[in-house]
Amino acid sequence: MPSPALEVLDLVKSYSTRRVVDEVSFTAEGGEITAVLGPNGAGKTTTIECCAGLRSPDSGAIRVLGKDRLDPASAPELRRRVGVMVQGGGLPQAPSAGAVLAHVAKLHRRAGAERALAASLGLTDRLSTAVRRLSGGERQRVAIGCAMIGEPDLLFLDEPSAGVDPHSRRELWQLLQRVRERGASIVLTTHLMDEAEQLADRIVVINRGTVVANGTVADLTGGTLITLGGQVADADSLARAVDGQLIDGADTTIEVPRSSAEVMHRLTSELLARGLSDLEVNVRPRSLENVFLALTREDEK
Ligand SMILES: Nc1ncnc2c1ncn2[C@@H]1O[C@H](COP(=O)(O)OP(=O)(O)OP(=O)(O)O)[C@@H](O)[C@H]1O
Repeated sequence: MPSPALEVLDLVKSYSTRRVVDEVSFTAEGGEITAVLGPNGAGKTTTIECCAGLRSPDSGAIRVLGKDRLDPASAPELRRRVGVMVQGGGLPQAPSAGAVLAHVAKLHRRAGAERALAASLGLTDRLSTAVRRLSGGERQRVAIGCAMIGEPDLLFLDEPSAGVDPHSRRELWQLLQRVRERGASIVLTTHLMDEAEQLADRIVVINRGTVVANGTVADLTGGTLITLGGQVADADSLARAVDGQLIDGADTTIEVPRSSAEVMHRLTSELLARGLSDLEVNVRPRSLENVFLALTREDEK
């Protein structure tokens, strides 16, 4: 088992008196893609920027590639081994995309590497265009290229898919999977549940500055949703009859750990006994989006 790429312990960060990261702890394993999810303002960027060395936390410990991030002596090695893409890209606007990539390649002693990388990012014919004239998605891909060009062992990407169209996003996912295949680790933030489901080995959900869930997609999404195609009187007792839980919402939806034949038999027996033989019964796995919405519901604030 490779050692962790990132270990965050009791991280705290406040802006003035407002604590926006409140004792966050999680681990990103080596060779894995870890997705950090959370609503707007949850504290994801602040957490990532502390881990990437762009912000100083108030307290807590951060180990990056086995090194103490907060020890200035770690900085030179981590600068070489860690790639960072900040939210929005953080690129200079006047130079061409090619000049920006070439400059960063030279800083990493990889002069010339920008051409192959630009091709894998679908940017070959945009290299002579000034960054400010690129489309939002193209700029985003240049920023990702800058973070990747040094072949880092750990890559922090803050919303890499923001503004990227669905075709380019799929190419980006393939590229990130190739980065993982060569043994590097990636920690990314995203608002796209399909991105997290497709890419991430592990998911950390942050809400209001604290970690509210942490695990693989399968760990988080275990469970089945049974939705009934109409209102049912005393739905609570129906849910209890199948050892399930009623989920709030417009539909009558019950969550059960497994939709085994036995559970389905109990459910349909109950419905038939209630004279609801015509009722439609829809069974589907719990999606990451279901889990995310339940974990970050406004009324729980
Ligand atoms: N430099 C700053 N000064 C003051 N407040 C800040 C600063 N940076 C962030 N904040 C506040 O801290 C909170 C957390 O912000 P952060 O950017 O970490 O959230 P986020 O989860 O990345 O959100 P989003 O998904 O919208 O990017 C927000 O309420 C934000 O307004």
